Amino acid sequence: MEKFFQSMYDLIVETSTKLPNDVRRAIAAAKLKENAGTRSALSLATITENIKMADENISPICQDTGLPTFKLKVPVGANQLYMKKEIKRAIAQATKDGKLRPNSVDSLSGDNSGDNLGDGTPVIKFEQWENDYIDVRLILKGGGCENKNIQYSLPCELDGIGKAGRDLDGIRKCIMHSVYQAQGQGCSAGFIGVGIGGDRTSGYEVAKDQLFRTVDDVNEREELRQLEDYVMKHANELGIGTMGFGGETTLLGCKVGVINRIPASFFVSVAYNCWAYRRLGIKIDSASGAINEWLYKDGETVVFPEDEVAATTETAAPREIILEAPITEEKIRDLKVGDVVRINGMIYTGRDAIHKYLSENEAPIDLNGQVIYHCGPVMLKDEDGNWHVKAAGPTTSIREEPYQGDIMKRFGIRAVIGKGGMGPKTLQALKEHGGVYLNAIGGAAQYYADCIKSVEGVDLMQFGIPEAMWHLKVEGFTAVVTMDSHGNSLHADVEQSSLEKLAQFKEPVFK
Ligand SMILES: O=C(O)C[C@H](O)C(=O)O
Ligand code: SF4
Repeated sequence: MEKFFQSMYDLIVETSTKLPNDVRRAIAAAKLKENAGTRSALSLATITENIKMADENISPICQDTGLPTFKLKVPVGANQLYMKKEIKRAIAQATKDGKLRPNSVDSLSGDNSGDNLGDGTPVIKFEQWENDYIDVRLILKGGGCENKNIQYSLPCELDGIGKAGRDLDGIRKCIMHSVYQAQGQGCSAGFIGVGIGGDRTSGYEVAKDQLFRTVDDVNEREELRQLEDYVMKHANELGIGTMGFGGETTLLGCKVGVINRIPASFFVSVAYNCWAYRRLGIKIDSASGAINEWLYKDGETVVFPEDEVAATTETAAPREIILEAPITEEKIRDLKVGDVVRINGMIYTGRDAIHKYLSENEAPIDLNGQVIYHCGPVMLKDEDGNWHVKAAGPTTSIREEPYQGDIMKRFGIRAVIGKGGMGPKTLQALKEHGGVYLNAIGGAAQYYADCIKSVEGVDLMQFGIPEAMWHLKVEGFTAVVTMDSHGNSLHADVEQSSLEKLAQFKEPVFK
């Protein structure tokens, strides 16, 4: 097993940096469906450009490299303790090399372990089998899409789609609702794995296991095959679109599994995965530990065509406005939902820990007229002590909803960049104070890292790399105005229209 460590390291790096072929094919097909020049088409173009950049740079597709989850099938007698130790060592090495973001955080103190190791991280699950080789699968599922997982206990009453009973049609309603409730926050277009039955734990297990099926896999059970087909056809009619911008493609895959339940319980568990659907597998020689075969890499690799990305588009109808901090209130009030902005100059990262901190303390720098970026980057320090950005896409903004408005007003912040949109409290503050919300393309961590020309400083490092306040100098950093100072919110509009569309699926389909 002398090659086992290297095999694990290669699996981790490959999973973080190279999207599987079946996922690439699904994204390429979605791209063909969007009308040129729309916000969804531009987002998909940025996404495919980002996938190419991750390939070339061998760097994380998305900065949130998730909770690494390994599933191993091993011959009887294989040394699981050794494998566990080597997997952990490979995780720590990949983190050190900037292929994974340090993502393991003490739940009470907030301390980041720095190497992705800690209680419960990574997740490693073993199963024995009769074969003589080892099968290892790895999924790196990020936090934003994990937060959009949902579990239904039937019967229940659902917004828009009504009563869901304990039958196939009730399950159908739950699945349609799960796509609606995710909106763009899990970086749609997404993939869902659904688990029917079990208890609250095993139901989610089944749901997550479905994410290891290939996108084109056909369900062996006829009624579940029909259900999967139905969801694929109709979920896209909700019109949520890429990043929740509205559009033709909301869902790229739906796989459903079922296990028995006990009479009183009837759970439908849905695991939502963003477009950055990072899962790969390998078959390993159980004597040497060497890789014999890669999984999820069959079929032709999709080469995405060169095309316009948000930063360079000329066909797009929206206005393009250059922003450079400090930004005046007048300039902000001129911005409207739908405008595309390009930011040059300084932006400052701030996510969960920073927002809580700023709500209780003074800011470490003058934020008047400045831009806050909801982002937890992957950073590496060189031998001279200089920091470099390895991946830096936006994080889900709605988590900052309790703080954002007050912080903007108190410190004079004029713009926040994030993804997935924010709620009524922030919208009201944007109006009162003269602020704007800018939606960047979620998961496009290479694309945005490339816009960052230098790291000018960092504050509040005690919160760990992803949570610190990084001072970044950017050029041509592109985002879309989705909430403006006139009370308009694209997110509220898409949520409302998709809720109305959801109501169209109220009538029974599976009797
Ligand atoms: O943690 C992050 O950087 C992003 C997260 O996965 C999210 O989608 O909000
Ligand atoms: S930022 Fe988006 S693409 Fe990245 S892990 Fe979170 S949900 Fe997925």
